[in-house]
Amino acid sequence: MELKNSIRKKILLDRKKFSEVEHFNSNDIIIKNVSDFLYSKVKEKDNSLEKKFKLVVGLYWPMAGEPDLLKLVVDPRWSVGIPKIKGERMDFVKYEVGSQLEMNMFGKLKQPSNNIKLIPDIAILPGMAFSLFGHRLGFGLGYYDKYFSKIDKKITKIGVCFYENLYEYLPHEPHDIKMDYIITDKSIISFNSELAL
Ligand SMILES: Nc1nc2c(c(=O)[nH]1)N(C=O)[C@@H](CNc1ccc(C(=O)N[C@@H](CCC(=O)O)C(=O)O)cc1)CN2
Ligand SMILES: Nc1ncnc2c1ncn2[C@@H]1O[C@H](COP(=O)(O)OP(=O)(O)OP(=O)(O)O)[C@@H](O)[C@H]1O
Repeated sequence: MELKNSIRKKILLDRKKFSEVEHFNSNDIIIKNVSDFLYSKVKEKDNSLEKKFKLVVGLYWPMAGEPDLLKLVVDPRWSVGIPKIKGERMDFVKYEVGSQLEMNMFGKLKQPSNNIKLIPDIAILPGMAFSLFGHRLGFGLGYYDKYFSKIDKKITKIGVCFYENLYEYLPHEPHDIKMDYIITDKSIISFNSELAL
């Protein structure tokens, strides 16, 4: 736990070294990589029996230093859910361009005001860092870990980060959920051969 905290501090300092321009370009590449991935999943779904249901994609409202994927909200091929936290609980709730937003209880991050819960088929997770073993280091409150541990449905989990936040190894604990894919501006890693493209 202490080791995780010292890595979090180092990452927050390192993040300041990258210029906005560098991140702007990398951000566009991450959007392209994620949307190509989602399109391939939509095609798979169109060929399956579940096609009458629209794919639900879990995105997130970006915080400083995280890739901004909000451009992906506007697409007729999927519906979008965004995390909403209330106390210790997190759910994904419906988000469309123009949906009303409110500040979360920490006063730093926006979340939709509505309470229309959606359970994603594919969840895109931000992280301070990810490892080549599929582990994610978050802000340390465990919201995503707790969410996935209480949901029965198989949700494909895609970690996204800038390439410089990809580590060979990160400390992890038994409760840490593992990613199925990690997408950066320079790499796409698949951890589950059954799900591979
Ligand atoms: N963009 C984004 N949305 C996300 C997450 C995330 O990591 N990134 N989360 C991933 O779990 C959940 C929310 N986690 C959050 C974690 C910290 C703070 C925050 O404002 N922290 C304060 C200190 C809070 C405290 O410990 O008292 C801060 O950073 O100053 C907000 C939301 C769901 N939504
Ligand atoms: N499934 C779970 N049930 C109960 N507690 C959990 C669960 N998963 C994580 N926690 C608790 O949440 C706390 C934070 O966990 P961790 O350090 O892994 O956070 P994180 O995944 O980096 O954060 P976040 O998901 O908020 O970005 C820990 O104290 C951990 O015990």
